[in-house]
Amino acid sequence: MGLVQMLKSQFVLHLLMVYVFMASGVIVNLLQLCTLPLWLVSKQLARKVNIRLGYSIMSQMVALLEWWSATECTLYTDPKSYPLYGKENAIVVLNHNFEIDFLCGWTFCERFGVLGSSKVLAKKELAYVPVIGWMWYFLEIVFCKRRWEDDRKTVAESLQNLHDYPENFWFLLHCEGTRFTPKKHEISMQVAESKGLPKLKYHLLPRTKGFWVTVQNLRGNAAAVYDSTLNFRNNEAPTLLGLLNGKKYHADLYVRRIPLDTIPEGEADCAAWLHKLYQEKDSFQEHYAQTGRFPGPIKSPPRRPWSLINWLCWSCLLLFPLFLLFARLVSSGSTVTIATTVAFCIAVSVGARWMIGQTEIDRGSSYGNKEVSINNN
Ligand SMILES: CC/C=C\C/C=C\C/C=C\C/C=C\C/C=C\C/C=C\CCC(=O)SCCNC(=O)CCNC(=O)[C@H](O)C(C)(C)COP(=O)(O)OP(=O)(O)OC[C@H]1O[C@@H](n2cnc3c(N)ncnc32)[C@H](O)[C@@H]1OP(=O)(O)O
Ligand SMILES: CCCCCCCC/C=C\CCCCCCCC(=O)OC[C@@H](O)COP(=O)(O)O
Repeated sequence: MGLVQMLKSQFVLHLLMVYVFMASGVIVNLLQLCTLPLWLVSKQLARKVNIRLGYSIMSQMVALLEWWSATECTLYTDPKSYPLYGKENAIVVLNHNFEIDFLCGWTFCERFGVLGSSKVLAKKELAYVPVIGWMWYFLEIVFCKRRWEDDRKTVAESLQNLHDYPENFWFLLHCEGTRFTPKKHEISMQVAESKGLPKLKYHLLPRTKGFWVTVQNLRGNAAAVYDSTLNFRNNEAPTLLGLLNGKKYHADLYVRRIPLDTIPEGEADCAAWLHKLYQEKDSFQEHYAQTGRFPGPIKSPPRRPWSLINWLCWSCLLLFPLFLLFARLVSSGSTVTIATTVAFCIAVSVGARWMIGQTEIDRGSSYGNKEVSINNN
């Protein structure tokens, strides 16, 4: 292990990084709260301010991936579609197998200049995650309870609100609805069988209702669906803790641009279209497993310096007073103050560990894990 790698694996450095992320995150959340009156005066200005504030949080995690761990992200895509990325609104359909797939998504958003405005159909539980979930509230993220009876109206309404959104956005949909586990896969393939659908090897059976409602409500607003398939070299299972320890991964993303007006309007036809898409995605993953690459040419956008600059600015701003405080604390010699500070540090690390836990598949939800009564009618 080299010296730099050894440094990157030091817990005390992780603690400092977590401190910068959490402290800057709370400051940004408070600034976002201050924009509430602005929504009444100028909704578009409030949105633009929040896009930049959100960028300031999300890009720190992107910097962790791009600059701290130096993870490489390769894009396989058609060179004719490439110039449109970041220049139009799009619905992104992505497989959900990896603990850091959200972060790879953010990285591509950053490289195409749409990070602050990126959107997702996210499970409601994520709205309560400190910093990220609170930030999402101001970025008009669409939340769902994963109960169609409850979601059909709220999701459609939230999507309609995006019609006058002032900047280009990508709306991410993990149609599988939950992350891949062998048990969830087995159960969803029983559902596939009962519906007479071909089995998938690398994906769960997609839930089609969210996709249909998204396409219907973003017609005339989004130009295309970006069918995106992600995998990692050498069968790696990347983790957020791995990134924090400075581990370098290599992500490969295959993106096909599909014009939105080619997608069927009716619910049943749209669902059949999505099932076919997932069969194709499965064949791309098979190709990857066999050859170690996706089909088509590589056209990768380079990483940009902004995420690193933002991260360094926050670090300078927040670490300097921390060190001053620390020096005063040690010189004061007060046991009570020192004990309070230590307790505070422990609380922050426990909180951060809980947040990191939200990304871990082993701690994932039981959604899609329960045997379903299969009705063939
Ligand atoms: C150039 C570069 C391009 C790309 C770069 C890549 C990405 C960048 C883009 C943007 C980045 C932005 C943000 C990223 C940041 C963070 C994101 C992180 C995570 C958040 C993600 C999540 O939270 S995923 C979970 C929430 N989302 C979803 O669930 C979406 C999918 N789900 C749906 O659409 C659902 O339909 C629903 C949620 C709307 C409703 O849920 P419900 O459970 O009620 O579903 P259904 O009604 O659909 O289910 C019943 C039907 O399903 C059948 N069934 C039953 N059991 C199963 C089973 N085990 N598997 C499959 N199907 C099952 C059942 O038979 C019913 O069938 P019907 O025929 O009646 O439909
Ligand atoms: C710059 C240094 C920063 C270090 C500190 C990092 C601390 C922040 C840690 C985590 C931020 C939380 C991000 C949450 C995003 C999780 C997205 C996700 O993948 O959700 C899972 C959901 O789709 C499906 O859930 P289930 O599979 O059904 O369960």
